[in-house]
Amino acid sequence: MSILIKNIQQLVQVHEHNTTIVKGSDMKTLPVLENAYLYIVDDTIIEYGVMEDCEGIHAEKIIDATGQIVLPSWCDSHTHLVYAGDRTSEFVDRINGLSYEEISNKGGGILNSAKKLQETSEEELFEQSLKRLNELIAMGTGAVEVKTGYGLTVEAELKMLRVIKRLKQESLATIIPTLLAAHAIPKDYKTNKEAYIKLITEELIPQAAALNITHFIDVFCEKGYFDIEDTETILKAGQAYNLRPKIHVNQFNILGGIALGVKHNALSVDHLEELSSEDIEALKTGDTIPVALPGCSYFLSMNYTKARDIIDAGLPLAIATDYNPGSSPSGNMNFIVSAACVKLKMTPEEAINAATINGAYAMGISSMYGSITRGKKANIIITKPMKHYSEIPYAFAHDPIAHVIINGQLLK
Ligand SMILES: N=CN[C@@H](CCC(=O)O)C(=O)O
Ligand SMILES: [Zn+2]
Repeated sequence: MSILIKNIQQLVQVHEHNTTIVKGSDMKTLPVLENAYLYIVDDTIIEYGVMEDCEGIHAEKIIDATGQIVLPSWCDSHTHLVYAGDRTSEFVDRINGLSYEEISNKGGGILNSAKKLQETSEEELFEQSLKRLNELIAMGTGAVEVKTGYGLTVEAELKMLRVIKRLKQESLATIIPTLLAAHAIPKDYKTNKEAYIKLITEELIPQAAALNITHFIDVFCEKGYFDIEDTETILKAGQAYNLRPKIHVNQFNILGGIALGVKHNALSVDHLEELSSEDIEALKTGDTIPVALPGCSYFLSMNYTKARDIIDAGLPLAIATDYNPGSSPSGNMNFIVSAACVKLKMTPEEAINAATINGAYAMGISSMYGSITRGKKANIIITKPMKHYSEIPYAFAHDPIAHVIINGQLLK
């Protein structure tokens, strides 16, 4: 199947060469072609250019994008979209004054989701998750990372991995699975955290690796969850099975997780609502990308990641939804791009770079996704009529998406 999109008002994030990450002041640049065309064959971007050069290109489907913007689909590098039920009662508890920590200390939080997930059948979990995934795709997301971490037993974590595998098989979206068994200490191990860590390192990681579904290992490195030593033990066990770290750090407290992540060549360190100058220095020494999650800061009314300090230090930054039932029950990347501008003080160019090419980097797929480049996968957003891409973050909470193409197929 070939598709020609013509008369595009602005074709955004066009890279002649295969750029895989954008850092520091370069994030202010978003390459754009005005009055352009884009030509797709099967699942691949074949050609693009200005309309004057479009003559002679024939396609089975022609889309006239007059007055519309075309850009690569969002790359959401941090989600927990496989979960059971919801946590609306905790939402109300927080409105009434309880903190995230207090809710979690009384058995709510991640343990609440783990109980629900353990009691939910694999089929039902798949159906609930597929519905969420399809909603994300309609909102412009074409590639998405999905974590385990609401199983917290060997059996339930493997169930989550199998659900993620099935999503990968049955959806056109690109799915990157991550093993996050170290998301919380299960109730039965409350007074024996070491035994749970042993279960993860000696039983779960080998069994998960044997399924060959995930290439990444995550840990929630935080007070009351997994400390630096625990995190290092789990990362090392994962690395022995070729699982690369992608970790939750600095959400509430600075424990040294960023330096640890860089030391272990983590692909990304995510959250960073708290951030020190030492953390910035540590990031400068490696290839680990920091990932900000402004939806979580919004929902929990917490600090926002100091994006300016990160970018102005010459570092790259990605933004992601952190879609999960407790701290960020929205997978809308359009909102995240807007929140990055309004709350993280990122320009629209920086925010779109962070949500496309850098999001792809944070999933290890930026050689094939995240920009309009010949040979890359055809994951494309066509917006509703607008004059400039800045209107995407400007008109916050509006739906800017008219059509999405995933893997070369027009889905909306
Ligand atoms: N902080 C750890 N994990 C999730 C929240 C999980 C939950 O509350 O269910 C996060 O990234 O925000
Ligand atoms: Zn998370």
